[in-house]
Amino acid sequence: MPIDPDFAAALASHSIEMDEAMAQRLQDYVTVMWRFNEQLNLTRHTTWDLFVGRDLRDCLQLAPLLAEGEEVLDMGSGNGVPGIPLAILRPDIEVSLAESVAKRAKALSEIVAEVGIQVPVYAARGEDLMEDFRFTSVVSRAVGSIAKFCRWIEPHWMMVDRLLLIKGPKWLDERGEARHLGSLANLQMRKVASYPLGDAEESEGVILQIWPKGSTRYQ
Ligand SMILES: C[S@@+](CC[C@H](N)C(=O)[O-])C[C@H]1O[C@@H](n2cnc3c(N)ncnc32)[C@H](O)[C@@H]1O
Repeated sequence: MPIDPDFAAALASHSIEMDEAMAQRLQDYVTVMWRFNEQLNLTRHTTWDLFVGRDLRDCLQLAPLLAEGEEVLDMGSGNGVPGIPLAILRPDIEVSLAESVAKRAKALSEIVAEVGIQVPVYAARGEDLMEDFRFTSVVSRAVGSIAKFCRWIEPHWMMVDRLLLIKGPKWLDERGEARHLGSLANLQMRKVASYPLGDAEESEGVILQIWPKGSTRYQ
């Protein structure tokens, strides 16, 4: 299918330039995902402008933070964001998806099969996968607070190099809560991306990197 003119217009209005083959794959993903969305509650972003301006925007911020060859887990993938666009934008990394709700995981498996990308999908809680699999980066959006992630990953830091969490402006409150609870006591946290969300409040989106204190891998 040729590139949908509304998708092309949304890319242009957000000043995003992209290889046509990549845009085609993204379009295939969104088209199939929207089809599943009619039966399952996967996304409220059902226009090209919302997909580009919210979902793709976050994935484009995340993509350059990953090094070649990384093994990445998208924890709480839901509709596939950020994992599926990330796998399309960065074919040089290995992305897996974890989704704890079985019917959503099944839909994700069918979506990646139809799009034709090699992305394993696990119908499991992300933290349970860390019993058996090692990941260089665990990425996530809209799944849990900073404190919650710290609690989930706490027993598994031997299997995870870092967390990259995509957050909206509430991240400051979440950081306050995590500090209050002592969740960050043995961890380091740094804002590795910040970008305007383009809303009336002129709020900022961020990507937070969290990794164990004492690890020299990141600074
Ligand atoms: C609000 S959706 C977010 C979907 C997508 N990441 C996004 O940004 O649009 C959260 C999803 O995470 C799943 N989830 C929550 N906790 C999880 C966990 N510990 N491991 C795997 N999936 C989880 C839920 O079932 C749900 O589908």
